Amino acid sequence: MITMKDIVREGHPALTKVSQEVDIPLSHEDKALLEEMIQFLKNSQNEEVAAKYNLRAGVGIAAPQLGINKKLMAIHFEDENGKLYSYGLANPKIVSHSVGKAYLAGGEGCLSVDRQVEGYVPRHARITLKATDMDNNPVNLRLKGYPSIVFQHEVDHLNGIMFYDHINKDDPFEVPDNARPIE
Ligand SMILES: Cc1nc(NNC(=O)[C@H](CC2CCCC2)CN(O)CO)c(F)c(N2CCN3CCOC[C@@H]3C2)n1
Ligand code: NI
Repeated sequence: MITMKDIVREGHPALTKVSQEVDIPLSHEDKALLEEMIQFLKNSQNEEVAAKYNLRAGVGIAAPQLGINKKLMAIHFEDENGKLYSYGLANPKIVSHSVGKAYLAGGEGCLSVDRQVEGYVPRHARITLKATDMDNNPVNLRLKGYPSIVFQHEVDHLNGIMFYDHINKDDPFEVPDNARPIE
């Protein structure tokens, strides 16, 4: 099972590399990795398991965080309406996005960053994302709000971008015009 010791931390070169696309259909190895990544997220959201294995809670994880520079990412969370987002995705691509921006009012963190980094992380408010899922089916997702932010955080990892790269250095809490806070 994946635990925190498997997650590389900032300074590790895998986190700032652009990862490679994977072959479709997925190899058994890549599919198994996506399954393990989803299981990690479920474990991290389960109080008993997270306490037992000392897991930090996560709603998404990307393969570079495991030192693997492949375009593989996993997402597992329920939105405020209880809609479940649970995906193991290969070769995700943001094919279109809104002009408008959005940001998490509480800022962002990262399982690969062992420190608090203050500030708003401006992202696209709405995205259309294309990818291939674990069963080799094409996925076409239109996302807004909290889900849109989570998916963008993970896609960034596949391009070697960390959340703090988006924070305004001079004024971390500067709100870009036409940006909307997500509580
Ligand atoms: C927002 C949030 N970020 C948590 N952690 N950080 C992460 O997931 C990083 C990715 C997120 C950081 C900002 C956007 C994406 C991991 N990353 O670095 C991957 O690249 C959470 F854990 C969390 N939730 C809310 C839902 N809750 C359900 C019940 O279980 C606890 C869980 C806690 N919300
Ligand atoms: Ni992260």
